[in-house]
Amino acid sequence: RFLSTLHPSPSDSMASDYSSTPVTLNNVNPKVLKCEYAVRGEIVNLAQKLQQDLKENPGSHPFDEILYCNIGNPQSLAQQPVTFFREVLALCDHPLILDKSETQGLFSADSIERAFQILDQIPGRATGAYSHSQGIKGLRDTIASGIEARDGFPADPNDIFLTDGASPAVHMMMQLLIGSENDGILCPIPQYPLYSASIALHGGTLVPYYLDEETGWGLEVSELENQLKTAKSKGINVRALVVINPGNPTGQVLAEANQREIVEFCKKEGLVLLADEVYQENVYVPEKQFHSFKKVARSMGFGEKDISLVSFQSVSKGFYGECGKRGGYMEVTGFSPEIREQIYKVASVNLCSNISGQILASLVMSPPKVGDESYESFAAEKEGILSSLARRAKTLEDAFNNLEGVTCNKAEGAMYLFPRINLPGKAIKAAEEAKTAPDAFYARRLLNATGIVVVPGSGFGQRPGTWHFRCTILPQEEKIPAVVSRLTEFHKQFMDEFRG
Ligand SMILES: Cc1ncc(COP(=O)(O)O)c(CN[C@@H]2CONC2=O)c1O
Repeated sequence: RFLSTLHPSPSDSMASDYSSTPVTLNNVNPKVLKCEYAVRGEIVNLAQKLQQDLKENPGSHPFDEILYCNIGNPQSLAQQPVTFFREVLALCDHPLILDKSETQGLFSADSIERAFQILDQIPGRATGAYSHSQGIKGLRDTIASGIEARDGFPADPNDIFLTDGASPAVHMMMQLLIGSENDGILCPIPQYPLYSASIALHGGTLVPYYLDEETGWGLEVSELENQLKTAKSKGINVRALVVINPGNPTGQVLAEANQREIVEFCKKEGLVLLADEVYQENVYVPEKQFHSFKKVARSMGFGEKDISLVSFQSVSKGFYGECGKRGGYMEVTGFSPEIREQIYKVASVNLCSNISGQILASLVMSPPKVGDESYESFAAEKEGILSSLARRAKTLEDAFNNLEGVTCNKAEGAMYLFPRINLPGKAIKAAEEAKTAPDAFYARRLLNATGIVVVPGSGFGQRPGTWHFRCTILPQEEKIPAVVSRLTEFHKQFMDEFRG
């Protein structure tokens, strides 16, 4: 019923127009039906409808704009791209600019130099041509050097697969690892629903391990062991462990000692470690630092033959937020040559990732250095964005913790807060009557009252009986006070309505 108000089903006469179409809900791939991705789910669909209402009928809702706090999409909320990155991209995409005399006055010397260097790595300087299926070798050389500089351990360019964002890299690994529903993937709960969606699409089994909200979303190895044992007792062959660090939606940054335990666990149990590190530049608390799992494993003396590790990186996050450019990579280590061939074969089916995304991934991993003309301005842009994100995270964390019945762990990193809301029984009952999950009921009421779009915790998974929602820390800093006041006022009214 609810969905029908969103997508008015064709009128009866129109409905029959589809009855003879070859694809129906009865014969479409059931794995597609099982797949869900709440980050762009029903609440967002409703928000888009309300946005259209506001456009067609200004004043038709008790707010004048929709605030999309559902997706980690910084530049959709006015975050500016990094100047150096865009200068290099522009010059690479239209090399003729490099030959013009006025270019020297419009672009920094190091952007021009970097563009020449990149173009010399592309056969025929043709950014419009297909590249090697793992990506342009020269760019992979640059990325490998960047990984080495970050970790202090060698990285092989031939281990790097440049992809259209981290998402397709995750799908590729699920495609490689999942042969049937007997193949299980250990995933954190709450998790970023790319993982549950990809496992569903590939017909595998998600094996949950619960992060501990009481200890700041701690990842206990005992929980991993228990869940692995339970899965095995059900005949599930667990293939891999997904770790998202810094965490989405939970925002925790793992302690290095905890990471060592996780590496030991994967080695002992023969699991592929899928390390999602797309928020590696998003750490906001001084007591935590990002350590790649590659660095942790190598520092433990574990090399190629000891652990199979896939590290995912993206240009969508950090301080760059270039989501739409679709850039990223996976660094694949610890697989035999014949398996590497299979991974390459899967990558080759898609020919190659887009070249702008490839260039951007190399810039992210090899930014301006001290002494480069762009370094000062680059460092200022980076610091400005990251310090603002840290302030916004703290402001929203405090605001959530000031709400009746709400507790919210600190966002140590990433781009989200995941507050827990203890909903009164009357609200739970009202949600049941509305045939919706309690947290989705709250999120929908919030949207209708304030225009603020959050994602119900149900979309990420949560311990049974607990309710959460995910809110990004991305609205422009000057809008945060309005977000807090609208949210606070709504929450008080909601609790007054359903308290007791
Ligand atoms: C943990 C994690 N991994 C991978 C991705 C995919 O990134 P690409 O853009 O490189 O494919 C995201 C995107 N974050 C989603 C998108 O916005 N909000 C989110 O939760 C993510 O949060």
